[in-house]
Amino acid sequence: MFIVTAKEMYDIDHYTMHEAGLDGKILMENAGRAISGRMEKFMDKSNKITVFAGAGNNGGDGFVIARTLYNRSYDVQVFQVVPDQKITGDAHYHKLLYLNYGGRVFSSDDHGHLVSRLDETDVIVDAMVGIGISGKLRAPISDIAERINQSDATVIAVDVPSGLPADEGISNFQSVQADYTYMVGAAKMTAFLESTSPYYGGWEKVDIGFPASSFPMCSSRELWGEEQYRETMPEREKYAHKGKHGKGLIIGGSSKMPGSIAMAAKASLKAGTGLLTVASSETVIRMIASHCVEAMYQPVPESDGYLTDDPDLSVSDYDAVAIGVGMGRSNRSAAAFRHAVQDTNGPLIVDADGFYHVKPLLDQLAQREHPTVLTPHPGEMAELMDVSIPEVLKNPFRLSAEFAEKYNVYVILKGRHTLITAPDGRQAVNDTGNPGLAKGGSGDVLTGIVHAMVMQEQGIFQALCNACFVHGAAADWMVENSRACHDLMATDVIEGISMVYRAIS
Ligand SMILES: NC(=O)C1=CN([C@@H]2O[C@H](COP(=O)(O)OP(=O)(O)OC[C@H]3O[C@@H](n4cnc5c(N)ncnc54)[C@H](O)[C@@H]3O)[C@@H](O)[C@H]2O)[C@@H](O)CC1
Ligand SMILES: [K+]
Repeated sequence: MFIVTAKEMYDIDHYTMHEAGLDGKILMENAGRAISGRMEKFMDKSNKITVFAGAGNNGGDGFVIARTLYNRSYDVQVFQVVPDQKITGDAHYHKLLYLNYGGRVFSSDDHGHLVSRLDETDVIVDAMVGIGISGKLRAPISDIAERINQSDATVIAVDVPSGLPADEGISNFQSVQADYTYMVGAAKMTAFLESTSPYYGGWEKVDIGFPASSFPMCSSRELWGEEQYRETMPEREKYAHKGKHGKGLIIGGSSKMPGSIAMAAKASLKAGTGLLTVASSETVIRMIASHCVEAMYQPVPESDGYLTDDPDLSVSDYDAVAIGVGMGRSNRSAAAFRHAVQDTNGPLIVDADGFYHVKPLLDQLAQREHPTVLTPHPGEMAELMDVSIPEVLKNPFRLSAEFAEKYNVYVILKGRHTLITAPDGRQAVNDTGNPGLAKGGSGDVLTGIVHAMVMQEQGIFQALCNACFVHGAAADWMVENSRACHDLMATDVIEGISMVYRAIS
C-alpha cells in the first residue's frame, strides 16, 4: 500500500483521469460505493445515518455514500455544510443523483434540526473536507466538527478526518475524531504521525480503480506489512552452509551496560546470522558469554569500563558490523568508532550511544562505499540533526529523507510507526509492533535483527524493512499469545522471532 502526500494523490488522480481516461464521476462513484459497502459492518437497518457533506470532492463521496445507503433502505439524511452554489462539478452531479433517487439534503445552518438529528444519529459520515484542506478548519465546519466530536454516534471519516491534511508538517489543527477512516486509493502521511494518527481511529484503504502503475509513478513511499515481507524475504537454500548466512561482528558493551550487547547478539543469531563474533571488553565478555553460548568472543582493551580501540581487530573480515549498543558515551571509545567507520567492508549499523560517536564522522559516512544504517529514535534523530524532538515528530518523512540523502545513510527512525528511509528517497512505514516495545532493550534487539537481515540475500532496503517487520511481528505474536504489553521484555521479543519465522514464510 502506498503512502502519499496530497500532491502525489492529485497526480495519481490526474493520471487516472487524463492519461488512462477514467472519468472523475466514476472514481467518485467507486469511492462512495466502496466505502458504503464496507461501512455496513458498523450498522444495521434500524440505524439512523447522518452524512455531513462539504463543497469539494470529499463532499461528493459523501453524496454517493448517502445515495447508496438510502437505496439500501437505510434512514439517511445529508447535512450540507456549505451553501448550494459551492457544490459544483462531480460533487454537484452526485448530489443531483442522490436527490433524484429521493434522498433529502438539509442545511447545517438549521441548528434546531441539526441538534435533534444528531441526538438520534447512530452513524455519522464525515465527508466535509478531505485532502483539499488548507490551513486550520474554519467556521462553520469547525463548529460542526466539535458537535460531531461530542456526539455518541460512530463516526466514519471519508479519506481523512475533516481537519487533517494528507501531508506532515502541521501542529496547529482541529480535527474530527473518527472511529474509523476509509482512506481513498492510498494511505495518507498523517495516518502515521504521533499527533495526527489517533484522529483516524481504525482505518483501511479502499480501492477505487486507480491504475496500479500510477502509484509507483507518483510515490516512493509504502506501508511494509506481511505481504511485502512474504514477497521479499529470501528462503534458505537446502544446501546452504553457515558462511552463506553471514559472518557478522557486533562491537559494543561497557561494564555498566553488558546486557545490551548480549541481547543484540542473541537477536542477530536468532534472526539468522551464520557466524557471529562479539567484540567487547573482557569484563563484559565474562558477564555475557554464558548467556549467548553460540557467539564467538573477541576481547578488546578497555579503560574505566569503556571500550577503547583495538587496531588488531580486523573489522574488514566481516560481512556486516554493528557498533554502538551498550557502548556508553566516553570519548575513550571514539577511536574504536573511527576504526569501524573507516575499515568496515560491508554494511555498518550504528545504534544507541553510537550516534554520539558518529555525529562528528557524518561526512565520512557520506564517502563510504558500503551501506551505513542508523537506527535512531526521535530524540536521537533530533540530536543528530540539531533540531527539536517536536520538529522530528512533525516532519519525520521530510527530515529522514533529507538526512539520508545528505549523508548517504539508511535511516530507521523508530517509533509507533517506524519509518525506514533509503539515501535515494525510498521510504517505508513498518506495519507491525505494539506499545510493549516501548521498553529498554527493544532497540538492541532491533539492531541484532537488522545486523542479521543485511547479511541475507536481499536488497538492503528490503532487509531493513523486513528487520523492522520481524521485530514488530515478534512482539505482536508474544502479546497475542503469552505476554501483555506491560510485561513484554526485550528478551521475549527475541523468543518471538522464531514464531514469526515459523508462521510467516
Ligand atoms: N478524482 C478525484 O479528485 C477524487 C477525489 N476524491 C475525494 O476528494 C477529496 C479531495 O477533493 P478536493 O480536492 O475537492 O478537496 P476537498 O473536498 O478535500 O476540500 C475542498 C473543500 O474544502 C474547503 N476547505 C479547504 N480548507 C478548508 C478549511 N481550512 N476549513 C474549511 N473548509 C476548507 C474548500 O473551500 C473546498 O470547498 C479527497 O479527500 C477524496 O475524498 C475521491 O472521490 C476520489 C476521486
Ligand atoms: K473527511
